[in-house]
Amino acid sequence: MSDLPGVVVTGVSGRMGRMLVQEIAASDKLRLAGAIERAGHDWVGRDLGLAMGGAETGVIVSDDADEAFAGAAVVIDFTAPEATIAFGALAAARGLVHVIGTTGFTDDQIAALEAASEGAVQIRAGNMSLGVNLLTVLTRKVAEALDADFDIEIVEAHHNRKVDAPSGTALMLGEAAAVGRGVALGDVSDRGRDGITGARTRGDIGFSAIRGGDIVGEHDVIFAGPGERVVLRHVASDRALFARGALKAAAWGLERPAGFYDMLDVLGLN
Ligand SMILES: NC(=O)C1=CN([C@@H]2O[C@H](COP(=O)(O)OP(=O)(O)OC[C@H]3O[C@@H](n4cnc5c(N)ncnc54)[C@H](OP(=O)(O)O)[C@@H]3O)[C@@H](O)[C@H]2O)C=CC1
Ligand SMILES: O=C(O)C1=N[C@H](C(=O)O)C[C@H](O)C1
Repeated sequence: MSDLPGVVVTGVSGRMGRMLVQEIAASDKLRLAGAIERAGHDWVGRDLGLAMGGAETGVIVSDDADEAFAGAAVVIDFTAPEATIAFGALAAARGLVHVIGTTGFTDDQIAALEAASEGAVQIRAGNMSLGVNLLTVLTRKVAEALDADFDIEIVEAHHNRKVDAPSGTALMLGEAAAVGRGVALGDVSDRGRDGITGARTRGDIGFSAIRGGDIVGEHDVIFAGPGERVVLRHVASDRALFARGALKAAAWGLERPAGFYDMLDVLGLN
């Protein structure tokens, strides 16, 4: 076994879980130390490589996160909010690096994660790609430069299996726009119009979500003003992008003290 820092991948059979396994196998900085699925999943107890339809890896898929975390330095977690809260507490108890890609948290769940970040190096972002994180910086700057004569609308598109809306990325972009405007997103957010909605409220930040097919992830930030429009766009065409970002965050986190970080910290964009 190599002496590289060990990573546990949670939700390993998921779209991102599988991507992460492939990217870790190709990494010269990290090694796969464990793979977690929920109790009752038919991969539990099987060799991960064989379960994925490839060669044996020697890593057996487990439903015991605490036991798997005992042999690791890093947890990479793209699962679901309730699962991530539970993994966050376990990661904090063991002082691990917890890279969180999961989206769709409530405010209370975010508060629980923030509490857990006192014991872990917690790196959380609704999008792990360089391009989207750069887009948040550009969005903040454009929102700073344009006044409320420019209506801000965020339009996102994802595959038909996605369960949360607006996407974590859309919320990151909305937050960046609100910071640029000097307002609280919660005060100006307009999520979901239907029926006789009345005219748009000046200063609102609107969100729209498209779900269809196998769209990996697309985000537009539209600044619609009198006689002109500025559109900032990011298109992800390969999920491996997010997995590579998560591995970068993991390696970066190994050198940091416990606390909360985001991808702007990892990428040096803060
Ligand atoms: N930050 C980023 O860059 C990105 C974030 N994401 C986010 O990552 C999350 C996962 O996305 P995706 O991979 O497409 O989703 P999937 O549904 O394909 O995968 C989620 C996996 O987590 C598993 N899981 C859920 N609950 C538990 C649990 N309690 N214990 C163990 N495993 C569990 C699921 O198992 P089961 O099927 O049995 O429920 C499934 O295998 C979403 O929130 C998505 O928005 C996605 C891409 C990029
Ligand atoms: O669920 C997805 O697929 C994605 N989720 C993230 C989000 O909610 O923004 C990131 C990416 O867009 C893909």
